Amino acid sequence: MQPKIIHHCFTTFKDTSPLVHNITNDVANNTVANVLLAAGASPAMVHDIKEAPEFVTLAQALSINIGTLTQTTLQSMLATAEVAHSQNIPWILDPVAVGATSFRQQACTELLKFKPDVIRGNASEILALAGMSSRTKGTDSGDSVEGAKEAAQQLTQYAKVVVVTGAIDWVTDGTQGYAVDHGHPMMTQVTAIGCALTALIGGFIGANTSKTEEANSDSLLNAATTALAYYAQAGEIAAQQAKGPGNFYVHFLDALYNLEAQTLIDNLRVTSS
Ligand SMILES: Nc1ncnc2c1ncn2[C@@H]1O[C@H](COP(=O)(O)OP(=O)(O)OP(=O)(O)O)[C@@H](O)[C@H]1O
Ligand SMILES: Cc1ncsc1CCO
Ligand SMILES: [Mg+2]
Repeated sequence: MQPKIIHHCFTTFKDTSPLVHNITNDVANNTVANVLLAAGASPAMVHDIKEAPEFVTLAQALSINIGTLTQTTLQSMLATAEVAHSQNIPWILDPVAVGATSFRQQACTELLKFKPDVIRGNASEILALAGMSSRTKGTDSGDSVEGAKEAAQQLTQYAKVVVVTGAIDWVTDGTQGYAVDHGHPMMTQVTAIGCALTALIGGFIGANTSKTEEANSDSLLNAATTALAYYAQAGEIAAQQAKGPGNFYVHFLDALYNLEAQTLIDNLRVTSS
């Protein structure tokens, strides 16, 4: 992917400051909101079925995360995803721990009917969502990104773009693929860093696609790749300064806030693969 495309997606995101509607999990709510704010977007956590399907029409993107799924929030997720799908509001699904229980698996099957634009999960989640065997450890991954590539490709029958995160992130639309070689293992030591990435990708696809027509896979791929590079570069910067997970989190928010387009481009490690 050409650096100028990444530069364009990044500046469009910053200029747009998209409103991202999140129906995320109880653990992640605060982190997701702080990450979106630090990056320059606007977060809203609106969960109840009485208002979420109405609220989503105000947002540039919807992020749904099943981390602490309940029967009640599932109904709200389905109703809200249906509106997003019918009104061309791009939406992203984070299938947290989908391999752990049949409730999560069935919930994802129902959510996939409303065609998420992007699915983002760790390697175990992507494998499980595709119906392949995985070594999921609750919400943590026990599998490699490389081993989940075929699963990601299969999932492009449900979503235009699929993102697998891990040591080297991989993003595909089923034909093209990009590896994003940034990040730091410390990112796995703070809960909900993956959930917040999902919401940030939501912001990037919301800012970089048109609301008047269905998002095309090139725009989604470019936007998702840019979000991945930005996020994981911020992780690298934060890890250089941090002594452990506690102040890593603080440095991470600061790095997201301060990282500039030119720094992102100068340090870019994104390859076609
Ligand atoms: N070993 C690693 N080295 C470098 N970066 C990593 C590593 N593992 C994960 N990351 C980065 O951490 C971020 C979150 O990805 P991860 O796969 O850990 O999400 P997750 O398992 O869904 O997290 P959570 O469920 O806790 O929110 C991504 O930006 C990814 O690039
Ligand atoms: C720890 C945890 N449990 C359910 S969701 C969540 C946040 C990371 O996905
Ligand atoms: Mg996760």
